[in-house]
Amino acid sequence: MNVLKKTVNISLIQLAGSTPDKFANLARAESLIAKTMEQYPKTEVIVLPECFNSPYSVKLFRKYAEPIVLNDAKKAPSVFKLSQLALKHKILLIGGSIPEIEETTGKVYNTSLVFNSAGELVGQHRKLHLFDIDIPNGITFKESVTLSPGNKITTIDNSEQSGLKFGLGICYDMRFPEPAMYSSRVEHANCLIYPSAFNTVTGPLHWHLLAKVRSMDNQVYTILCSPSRAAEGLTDEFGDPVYRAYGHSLVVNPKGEILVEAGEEEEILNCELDGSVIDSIRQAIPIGFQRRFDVYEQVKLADE
Ligand SMILES: NC(=O)CC(=O)C(=O)O
Repeated sequence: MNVLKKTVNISLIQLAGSTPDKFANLARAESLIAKTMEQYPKTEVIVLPECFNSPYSVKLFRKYAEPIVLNDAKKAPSVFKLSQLALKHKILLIGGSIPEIEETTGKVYNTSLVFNSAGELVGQHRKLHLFDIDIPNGITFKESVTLSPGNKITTIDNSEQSGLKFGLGICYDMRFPEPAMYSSRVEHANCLIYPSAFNTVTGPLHWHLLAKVRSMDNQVYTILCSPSRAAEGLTDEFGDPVYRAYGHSLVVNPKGEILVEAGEEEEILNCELDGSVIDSIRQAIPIGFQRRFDVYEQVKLADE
């Protein structure tokens, strides 16, 4: 079933990598959203990148974290700002992600918040799969040093307003086909959206492949929104190298074709998602009806 019965105009903002000043990062997002609406006034949906308000650093997530409380600019300035901006511009705002602190437990999450055109929080996703990798001579990153994982698959239904029903994941989540398939095939999402921040090692290896394969497997749109690439050689307050995001935000259609793609600098992308493309590819290559769960329903991919 495809609930996308019209076209949706969507913009992705490949924001400059976050500075140590949270309020400057929020102001930057605000001004780029205003610029997007000037340049592309038909925009109905805007997507921001992963950790757009904070440096992407395990040593810093807790310092930048805020609770998810509404209408409290002091306690939760990013939450407040995202809600205001969605309302002001009358858009569905997929607010990248921010470090979240759960006040009752003290746990920190990497969380994406979604606000509708009335400024209401209509969904949130805590990064389900933490980015813990160790590539010799490449990159070592262990989000689990500071972050706790979420524990649910998120599908958000905004089909009444924008036409979008989308599976929401954050960055490393895109490497796992199961939640994408659940959102697309069980919950009938027409789009998969991943605020992300791959890097200069894993980006060239897997970024485009993953976007295409998620689209192809599920015959839906896939949207990856990254920060722009930080300059080489920058260090943070601990003297650690600043994380260098890959950039290359993009939109892939349900056939697996890239519709728009950014470079490495700060950039705004805009395109239309067309529901009829989902119908036509599903008719032409009907894998949705050809699955052999009778043969492979028992298959469980064991963890190594
Ligand atoms: N930053 C991430 O969560 C994921 C990533 O960079 C990768 O999977 O590669």
